[in-house]
Amino acid sequence: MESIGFNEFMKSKKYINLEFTKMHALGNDYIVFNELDSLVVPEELKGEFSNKICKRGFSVGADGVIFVQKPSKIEIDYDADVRFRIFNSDGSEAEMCGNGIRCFSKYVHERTDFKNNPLRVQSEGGLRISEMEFDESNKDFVKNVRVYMGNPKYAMKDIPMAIENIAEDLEFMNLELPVNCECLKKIGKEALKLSVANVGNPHAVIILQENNLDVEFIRKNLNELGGYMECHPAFPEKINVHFINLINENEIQIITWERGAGYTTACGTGTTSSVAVCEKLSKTGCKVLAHLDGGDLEIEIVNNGNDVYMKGGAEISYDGILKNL
Ligand SMILES: N[C@@H](CCC[C@H](N)C(=O)O)C(=O)O
Repeated sequence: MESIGFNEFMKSKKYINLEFTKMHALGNDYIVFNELDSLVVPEELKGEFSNKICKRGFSVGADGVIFVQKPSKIEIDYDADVRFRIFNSDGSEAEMCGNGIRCFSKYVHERTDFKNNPLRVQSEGGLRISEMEFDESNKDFVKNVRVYMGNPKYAMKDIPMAIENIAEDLEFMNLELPVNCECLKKIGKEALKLSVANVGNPHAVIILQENNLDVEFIRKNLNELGGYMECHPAFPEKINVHFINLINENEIQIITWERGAGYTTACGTGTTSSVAVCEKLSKTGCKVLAHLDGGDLEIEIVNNGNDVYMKGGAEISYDGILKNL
């Protein structure tokens, strides 16, 4: 595809009437484009395009855009059936997305010729493997997807996270990070205890009980606190932020602020990271049911914390044709 500017792209007849599928997983919603045969949106315009069509009220509206592509054999040293690309609503490309990959896997199984189950997926965060679970009465209908989410990393260099005079190999687990945020200052706090994990993309996990904070405070101040933490100077590539309310050994509640998308009703990679962190800190066991604003997700940690699985549903909301960018 020849390279064209975004305005030209918007006007070009070739690019109107774009077919898409609107999907969501626990209310975390995505616009899905099938690029298996050819690119629908030129690579260099995907960010701007995603930002534009994700604007709620002005276009389709979503937390992000997913492109279904063929694997790029030259960039990977493993076999994959399909390639998953995800752009946040602000136009930034993310390496991985847990809710998105369940939507993607359902879409690939129900709408394309790739029927492999398990499905091996190339993501920018590494290989992910989706196992489809079907509806009892309709064996073609994907009800739940259990995804192998890889091996979480905790060292600061893997997030990435950088603080002057702190070695990059340190695992930043339940340690104090200085913060300068008005809503925290008002209650006399100049630091937050947090942990970090990378499951393909980066996450900060803040346990409310470790910080003497509660759900009410987080809900009231989420825009300010989430926005502040996402862009905290310690995170050069920004960060997804999760506030955890510990319920018991097998249950947690999570309120999420996503990098590049703000408040979302659920975050699959965030839930995976949060449970991985809670288990590592012995706050929970290895099998946890996470309650998110949009519903529940099951996370299972095996192999001494080295492998993590996420299980949950995904839904097709509607098919559409984009008439006007
Ligand atoms: N909602 C997603 C994560 C999407 C990407 C994230 N905002 C990032 O920039 O890393 C999920 O369900 O994991």
